[in-house]
Amino acid sequence: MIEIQSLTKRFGDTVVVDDISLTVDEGTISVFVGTSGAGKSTLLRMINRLIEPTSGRVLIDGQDTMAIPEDDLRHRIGYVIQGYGLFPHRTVSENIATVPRLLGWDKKRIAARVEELLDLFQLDSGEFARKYPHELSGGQQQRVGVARALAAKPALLLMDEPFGALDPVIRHKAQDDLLAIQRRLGTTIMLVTHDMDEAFHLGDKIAVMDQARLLQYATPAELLTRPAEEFVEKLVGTAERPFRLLALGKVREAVEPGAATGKPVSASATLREALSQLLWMGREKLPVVDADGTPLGRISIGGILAHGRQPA
Ligand SMILES: Nc1ncnc2c1ncn2[C@@H]1O[C@H](COP(=O)(O)OP(=O)(O)OP(=O)(O)O)[C@@H](O)[C@H]1O
Repeated sequence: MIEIQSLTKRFGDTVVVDDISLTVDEGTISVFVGTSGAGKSTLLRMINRLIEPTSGRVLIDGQDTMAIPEDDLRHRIGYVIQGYGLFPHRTVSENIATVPRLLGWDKKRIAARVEELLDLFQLDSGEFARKYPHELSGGQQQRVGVARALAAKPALLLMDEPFGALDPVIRHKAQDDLLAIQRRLGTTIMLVTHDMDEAFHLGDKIAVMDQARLLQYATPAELLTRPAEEFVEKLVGTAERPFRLLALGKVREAVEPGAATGKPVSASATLREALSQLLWMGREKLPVVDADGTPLGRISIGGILAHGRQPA
């Protein structure tokens, strides 16, 4: 668990991060959004002490980060930035092995970990292990950057605009891959983005910042249905609200008894995906199946729309 307590940063007379407190639960993703210059990157960099706080504390699993030597702290916290910061004269393997090597792991353990990560990130070892960063596509570099940050099994992964340089299609795939890997490894992640779709897609919780202050820190659904301030409502996108709510809900939550004909919808699909399928196919209802193809009932346009309304 990460506890941020009254964290403040001033540069001269300017307050860049103003008395921010929040807790990130273990194994969850917290996403930081807000206007440019709101202080998101500064907040993130105070966690691994790339920037020293003016006041306040950060506790990692109960331990004050000021009590941890800086090197140890950076080994315990993975850091991924836009542009990935890969070492250009080191191969993919050597890049991924950076922190385990600094930690003095033996060669066999490092090699096994590099293999494991290449596999996890779907980078064929024979093809990629000995390549240099400039020989990789942007998406591949991004994966190596995240693999490197995860190499020593960090207690926390900080990500500052990690997908900012990727085109929309690869970006979506990279987000899905990160989610799958995060769920599998149980990594705790704090991620900064400008992209609200990304925030809603990835965040267990979303922190909204404006002018150095934290306006709201809540689940995506709470942010939509109970925005703390007008700024939050605007940032979330008033016109997008019902669709974002539907994207958070799953088909299994809206299954109705009865049969329907047509191409079945998976119970694990989002309500937004199901609505899209119904509209596109010109159907009022479609059958729902679980992962094994077992019929569970049906889903209807009316049933889905009820989930996109403002709660009473
Ligand atoms: N070393 C510094 N000295 C003075 N001011 C700084 C310094 N670093 C950052 N700032 C200022 O602090 C404010 C917050 O910057 P920060 O990069 O944390 O914001 P951000 O929310 O991450 O912005 P963006 O979304 O544009 O990346 C900005 O106004 C920036 O100019």
